[in-house]
Amino acid sequence: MSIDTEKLDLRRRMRSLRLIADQKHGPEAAVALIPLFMAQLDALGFRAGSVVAGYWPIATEIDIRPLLARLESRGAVCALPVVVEAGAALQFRRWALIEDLEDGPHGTRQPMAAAPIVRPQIVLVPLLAFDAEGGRLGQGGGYYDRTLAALRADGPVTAIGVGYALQERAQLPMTATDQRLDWILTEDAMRQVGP
Ligand SMILES: Nc1nc2c(c(=O)[nH]1)N(C=O)[C@@H](CNc1ccc(C(=O)N[C@@H](CCC(=O)O)C(=O)O)cc1)CN2
Ligand SMILES: Nc1ncnc2c1ncn2[C@@H]1O[C@H](COP(=O)(O)OP(=O)(O)OP(=O)(O)O)[C@@H](O)[C@H]1O
Repeated sequence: MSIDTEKLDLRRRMRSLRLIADQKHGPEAAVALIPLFMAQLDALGFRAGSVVAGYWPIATEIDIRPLLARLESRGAVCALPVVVEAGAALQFRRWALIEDLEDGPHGTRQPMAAAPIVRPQIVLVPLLAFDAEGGRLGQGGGYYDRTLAALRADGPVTAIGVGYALQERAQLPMTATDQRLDWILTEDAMRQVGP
């Protein structure tokens, strides 16, 4: 099987698996993320004014909005990704949780065009699957790979993959452009990962 076919097949199976976790304990898992993340604020170098990029969950992605709300109350500047064009890196625009959003592609919601562009120090990355070495399988657009590559070329950034514990795989197929995650956050634990 080619690596692309392998990823395609794994995406399909991971979508069904993620649905099970989401239906079983989606809301509890969303809340469980909060203390696990807050315990690592110092290790992450977080301070009031730090820019944290989240995502607006689509389909059965784990819901990080309760975590973003807590971080905002601690002084974080929150941001959400904006798809500029297919094949390009994502942009991040500032988003206070009380502010309106507009529809983006693939069922995403994104900050209004007037919201300022910001550079996040911490990026919460959505995923279909992850492994213990920071490998990640996303939706297949390559958006986060291009985005993390661009951010890393420009200075320090911490990429935290967020998902349900059952989204962990033994070893994901990786290609040259795949960007690794620095941390993994699930409803069970938050841990540093790497090759
Ligand atoms: N919540 C969220 N926001 C995000 C992403 C993401 O993965 N999740 N993206 C990451 O790149 C970017 C948007 N790109 C995307 C590219 C493809 C699909 C996609 O194929 N979605 C499926 C339905 C989702 C599912 O069933 O899991 C589809 O449209 O068929 C989604 C988003 C930026 N914002
Ligand atoms: N830095 C990059 N520059 C150019 N193309 C890239 C880069 N990173 C990834 N790509 C391309 O994007 C496509 C999709 O990559 P991949 O299958 O790894 O997506 P993904 O990480 O699962 O998706 P996403 O990040 O959007 O959730 C591939 O064809 C890959 O070659």
